[in-house]
Amino acid sequence: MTNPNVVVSDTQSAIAMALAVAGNAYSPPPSNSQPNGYPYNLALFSKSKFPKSLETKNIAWVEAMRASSPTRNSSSSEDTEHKKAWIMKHPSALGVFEEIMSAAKMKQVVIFLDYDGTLSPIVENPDQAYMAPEMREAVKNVAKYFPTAIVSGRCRAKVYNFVRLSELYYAGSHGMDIKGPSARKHQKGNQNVLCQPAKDFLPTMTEVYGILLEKTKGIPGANVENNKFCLSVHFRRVEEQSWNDLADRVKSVLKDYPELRLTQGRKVLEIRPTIKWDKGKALEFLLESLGYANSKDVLPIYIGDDRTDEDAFKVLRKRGQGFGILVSKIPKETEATYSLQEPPEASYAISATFSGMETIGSTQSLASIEIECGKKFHQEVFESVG
Ligand SMILES: O=P(O)(O)OC[C@H]1O[C@H](O[C@H]2O[C@H](CO)[C@@H](O)[C@H](O)[C@H]2O)[C@H](O)[C@@H](O)[C@@H]1O
Repeated sequence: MTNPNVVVSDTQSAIAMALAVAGNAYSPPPSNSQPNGYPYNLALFSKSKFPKSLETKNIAWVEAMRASSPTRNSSSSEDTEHKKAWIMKHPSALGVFEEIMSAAKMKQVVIFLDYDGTLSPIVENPDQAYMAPEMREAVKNVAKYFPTAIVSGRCRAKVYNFVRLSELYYAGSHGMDIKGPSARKHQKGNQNVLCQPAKDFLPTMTEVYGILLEKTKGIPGANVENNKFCLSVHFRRVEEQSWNDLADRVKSVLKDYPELRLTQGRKVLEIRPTIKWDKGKALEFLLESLGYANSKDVLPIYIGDDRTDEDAFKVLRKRGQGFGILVSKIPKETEATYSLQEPPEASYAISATFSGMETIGSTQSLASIEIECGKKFHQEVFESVG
């Protein structure tokens, strides 16, 4: 279904164009936001504020849908050269591992991991995106040393069911549902919830989920996933000739919900609240919760594969701290510093970080003290919350 000859730079502009017409260009007035971008008052939105540009040509949408998860490399010499140049700009994290480890000395490393396409391979059925046992082991080990967070578009409960490590932080719904580790403390109910900036949107999301199920049921292969604060309409298994129709149906639903916006992931249309909150904000929130808001002694490492991870890469660039690592087999426009080709490489890199730290810990006494302090601090912060 995917056109293997699609040119990457065209792909990126198609996505950018489609996102622009879809409402990404629309942001609520900053004066209405609460501190930290916390929930907007739903009453502030009216139909008249809905971007007219949403009616813009569907061609851009279908192009973007086609390009949203290109899987094959072209072997033309031009593309090979392009790939070489891209790798020079975003070297493999495995190739520069020593550099990363040396930057980590005397710093508190904090690990952020996307789920789909990073910890698990991209598969046809979203319910079967399992993590390899080696990956789980690698994540479990790295979390013994460093605060480790999973930052995913999926709802928190679902991503937790795949990962099943209670010692981690989880930021589900693209960072709109953050919770600290439950392993260290027994708590009832949802006392542990640290941050749900889109909480007020929950009834709307539930309502729209029902409408989308109804609207898309005539399209074979379409699958609507309820990710709590975000709804995912998958088209990986929809015939390409029906993509236009699917996009139209989704957009027609959104016309009645100006407080929601439409974005795209890998063969998925995503509907989410129009609040200024994304994976980058989630990263900042977690660093702040850990006591590293303005610290020079922290080294965040974020590994992700998707457009939504770019928000986190951007935050790291802006902070001038840590490393963004993009998991991708093909060159993509990215704010990440380094790259990895696919999830098994990410697993290897995570294991190497953990082993590297064991070595640093045994040879650099100050570094190991620093790591211990960080570990203790991150336990204390989350034990004191709730
Ligand atoms: O932020 P992430 O953890 O990467 O989640 C993004 C979306 O991932 C899932 O969809 C993607 O992976 C599926 C399984 O491999 C694949 O079938 C689908 O085409 C991809 O878009 C998940 O199902 C979505 O809800 C997430 O938003």
